[in-house]
Amino acid sequence: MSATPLLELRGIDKNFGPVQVLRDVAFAAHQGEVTALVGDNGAGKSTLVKCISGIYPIDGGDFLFEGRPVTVGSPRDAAALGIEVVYQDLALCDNLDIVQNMFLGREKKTGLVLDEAGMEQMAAETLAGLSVRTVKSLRQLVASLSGGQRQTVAIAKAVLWNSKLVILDEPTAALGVAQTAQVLELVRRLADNGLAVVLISHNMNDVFAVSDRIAALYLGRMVAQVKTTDITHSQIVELITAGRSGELGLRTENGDNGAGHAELITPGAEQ
Ligand SMILES: Nc1ncnc2c1ncn2[C@@H]1O[C@H](COP(=O)(O)OP(=O)(O)OP(=O)(O)O)[C@@H](O)[C@H]1O
Repeated sequence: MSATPLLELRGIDKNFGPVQVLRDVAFAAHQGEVTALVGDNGAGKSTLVKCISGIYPIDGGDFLFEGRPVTVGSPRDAAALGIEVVYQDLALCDNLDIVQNMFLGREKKTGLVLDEAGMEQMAAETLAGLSVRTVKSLRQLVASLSGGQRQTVAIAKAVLWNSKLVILDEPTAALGVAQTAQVLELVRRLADNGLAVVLISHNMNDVFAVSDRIAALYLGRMVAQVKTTDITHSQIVELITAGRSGELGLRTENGDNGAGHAELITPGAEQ
């Protein structure tokens, strides 16, 4: 793991009019790691992701990418840095095949003509690189795929574009047991291939199965960002539901792993 986080946010504030939705949020995501972003409904996970992906401008704080301060003012800026988000509703087109979906809006052309063979080859290489073998034909319509296969295609689409940071919004929410396992394996493989992965999930089994670190938001504040091995299931549930852990034996990582003050845990931090 490199010492400098790929993404580091410090002191992020986000307001919607008078409503303060994110307050002084620190967050870090490292290459080669899965960082789970957890929090109750309304804690601010989606808002934070929309700030990272350039949909919402931040009102304050620092946004560092590869150790450098950057301004992300639009989804285009985020994409140029290599940030991709895979949303739960997937935004795949049922009436298009896998290759068409993966290249939708960014089609490869030779002159004015679509480079179908080139796109098919790139799609095949991307899926092979992710060890995806469950898809029979790349020319299959997305409508005919299972939920797990759709997730796989959506994730492969995100990594096709030299992405460095992939944010997955509840990728297993609509899946059964076997498909969930497949998608979690794929999430792990993305990180093992060197990407920084942020996994938003309400499912603590998934979080503990696949993440290296857990970042917990509570009412717009980041109340913890710790190594998964340093926290228990019940501690994380307490952080999510009460913003603090009753068992204060949590080992903080503050500053000891190069992540600076993004690695904080402030049980009961109320101002
Ligand atoms: N555009 C907006 N205008 C005003 N308030 C908003 C807006 N978007 C979100 N909020 C508020 O910000 C808070 C955080 O919402 P957000 O959707 O980020 O939470 P979340 O953690 O993603 O929740 P969930 O798990 O339910 O998706 C909520 O109180 C929500 O009502």
